[in-house]
Amino acid sequence: MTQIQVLTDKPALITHALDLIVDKIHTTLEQQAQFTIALAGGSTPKPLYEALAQKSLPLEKIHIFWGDERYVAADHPDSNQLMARQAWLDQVKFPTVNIHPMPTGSNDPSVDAKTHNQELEEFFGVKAGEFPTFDLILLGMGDDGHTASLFPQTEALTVSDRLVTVGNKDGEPRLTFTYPLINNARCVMFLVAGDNKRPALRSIFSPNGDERLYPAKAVKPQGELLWLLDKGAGAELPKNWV
Ligand SMILES: O=C1O[C@H](COP(=O)(O)O)[C@@H](O)[C@H](O)[C@H]1O
Repeated sequence: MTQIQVLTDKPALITHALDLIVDKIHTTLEQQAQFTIALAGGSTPKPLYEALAQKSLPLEKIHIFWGDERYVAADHPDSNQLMARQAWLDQVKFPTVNIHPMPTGSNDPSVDAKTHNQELEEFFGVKAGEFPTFDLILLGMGDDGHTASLFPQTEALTVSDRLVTVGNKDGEPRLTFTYPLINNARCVMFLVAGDNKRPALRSIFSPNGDERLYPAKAVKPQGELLWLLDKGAGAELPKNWV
């Protein structure tokens, strides 16, 4: 099931995402022992993480992952992990074992991708070649249509035999979830704000849009797909384009 919701502005988008996520955590935990969420990087989700830090949540039952990571040290200003830690995770009493960052310390991104692949398999108890199901994967979208670190016309878009691979942002390596892992999620929630995202969204929701040029278009999870947009991003989307 795909839903697109266009909110008045970015604060409204964040408030709506916050309500949905908190509700999802509580309803999921009525039926299972833990809630698994993969966080997005970029600028859009930061206020969401700050708002999550103000909520009283059953932290011991929530496991935190990242859908992509820049290939930098964990204390580097570009680190997605650092942003989420500063905005949310370090502000509350998350058990350390519930936080599962992508490793970036081996000097070889493909080694770190493999290590994290194995960590995910062990955590979810799946065999090599099987894809676990995240309860929620948060994603952003760049104005070039990339999502996670799946960039236009890069090799990472073709990887289907692993959970984590090496992405390529203008020649710089990043670590990223692969499409089959993202698409196996119970729910994928995009958070997209700003006028600069409009052209890419137009192609993504057009029947003729090319997935190699606009990687976010290939996100089609088995579960729910929610596109939360602010007016700047979503103003021109015709209702019949989904
Ligand atoms: O590079 C990244 O940016 C995208 C989109 O970010 P935004 O700043 O436009 O919100 C994000 O999805 C990705 O995780 C991040 O690494």
